[in-house]
Amino acid sequence: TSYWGQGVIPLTGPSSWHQSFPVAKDGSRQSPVDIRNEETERDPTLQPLVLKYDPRSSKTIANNGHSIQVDFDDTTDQSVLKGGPVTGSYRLRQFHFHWGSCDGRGSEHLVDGASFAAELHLVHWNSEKYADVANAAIEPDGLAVVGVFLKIGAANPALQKLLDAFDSVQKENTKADFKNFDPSTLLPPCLDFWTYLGSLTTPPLLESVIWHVLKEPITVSSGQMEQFRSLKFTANKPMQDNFRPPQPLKGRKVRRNF
Ligand SMILES: NS(=O)(=O)c1ccc(S(=O)(=O)NCc2cccs2)s1
Ligand SMILES: [Zn+2]
Repeated sequence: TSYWGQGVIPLTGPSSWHQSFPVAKDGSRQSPVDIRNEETERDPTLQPLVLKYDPRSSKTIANNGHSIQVDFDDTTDQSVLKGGPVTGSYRLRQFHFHWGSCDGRGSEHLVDGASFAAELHLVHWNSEKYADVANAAIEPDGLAVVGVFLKIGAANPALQKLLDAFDSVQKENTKADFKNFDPSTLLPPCLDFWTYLGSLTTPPLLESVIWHVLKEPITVSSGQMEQFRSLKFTANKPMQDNFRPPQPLKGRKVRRNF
């Protein structure tokens, strides 16, 4: 299935997802959202975010037809998220990106209405309470996703290591080995975050994600963004604009730890 309107069926973009996934419209905690910083609440009880990643757990890089994704061995607690709003430990499963057809758009979350060129999502699941990601993904506290904004600026050497692997995954549904990659090289020095209860931003849009959106972006150059757009969606279309627009807060409070 091509989620992003690149398929032959005319109506497959985010605006038609509600036909197969009613939660897209009826849900109470859909993602992404526009983070209006003035309306967020500073919560001094939030613990610091602790991300402990082991490069030995990285496995493969894949073009899954709607994003580029690096998968991790999540059979043990090698790479985990702790702290922030969550109790317990969430195991890193994968990371992937969302980006635009031009540098002026591409992120899923917005900050005071502003988009970034891209957004990195590091997906973790609650390995203390659930057996695997599929079981966790249907629970309100099952997933913890860290969102990192990519802002146009200097070329990012850590990102370049990833981009250099893109040649082997240009086509949809291709996969290649991607060992010894340390995802902490993609994090900004400061882990200040906004947090709120939300959902997956792609079908099945499950309302099982505790979101942690980092305040500080990492940089990406325009040339590096072009390399993301050299990847292919289904039907050989350039992979781009694979972001969902912001969804209503429906009374939710976004907290910050800074
Ligand atoms: N853009 S995002 O970070 O909100 C994601 C969308 C989908 C994600 S997943 O690959 O982890 N699937 C989750 C599932 C596993 C099993 C059934 S659903 S993460
Ligand atoms: Zn995502």
